[in-house]
Amino acid sequence: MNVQGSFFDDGEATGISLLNGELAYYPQFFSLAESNELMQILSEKIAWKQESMKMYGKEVLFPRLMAWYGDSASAYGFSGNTFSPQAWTPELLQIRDRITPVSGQVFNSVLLNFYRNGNDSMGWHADDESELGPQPVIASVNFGATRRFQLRYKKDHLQKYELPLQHGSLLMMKGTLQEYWEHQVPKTKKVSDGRINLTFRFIHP
Ligand SMILES: O=C(O)CCC(=O)C(=O)O
Ligand SMILES: [Fe+2]
Repeated sequence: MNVQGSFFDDGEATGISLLNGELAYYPQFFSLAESNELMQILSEKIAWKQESMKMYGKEVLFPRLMAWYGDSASAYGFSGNTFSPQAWTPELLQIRDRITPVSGQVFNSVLLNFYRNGNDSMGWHADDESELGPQPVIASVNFGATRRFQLRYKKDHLQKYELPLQHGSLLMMKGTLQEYWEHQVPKTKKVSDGRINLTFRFIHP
């Protein structure tokens, strides 16, 4: 078993210690009222786009909507695309400033994903791009439908861990997690509502 147990649980957060990786989960980081309002504002105000990537010589649409915001110095490559960030909105700065004190880290950008329903998804990957530096701290904020967040150990896919990311939650990924683990958000027939995920990152300029 890969999970070495919760290394802390202070009522607000649970620390999850995996083999060569660390997570901290705050299920109700944002109040319900705040979460409802942010879900609404972000779904309307963010410049959502369905991006595509080249796969086997063909353009394939990502199965979700995406957007990229941040400091102008944080251009970023992902799956063969380069994203130039849009300027921070007041709501994104509000969320960033709430999570900064618990992150021990400043963030200069945020990648947003809009899963329109259970048919939208994100496949296995690690956020291990060189621009993020070694042992990046990534803060993942969730609004809307609860979706399953699955992890698997890169060298042994039978080692797995999973948690449901709920409305108003914060998940911190840190340590060597991106080096040793991949994560995904699988499709599901059980969810028809939308979900917005924001991953705050520090891109080394
Ligand atoms: O939607 C999620 O919970 C995961 C998002 C993610 O892994 C990413 O943006 O790199
Ligand atoms: Fe990721």
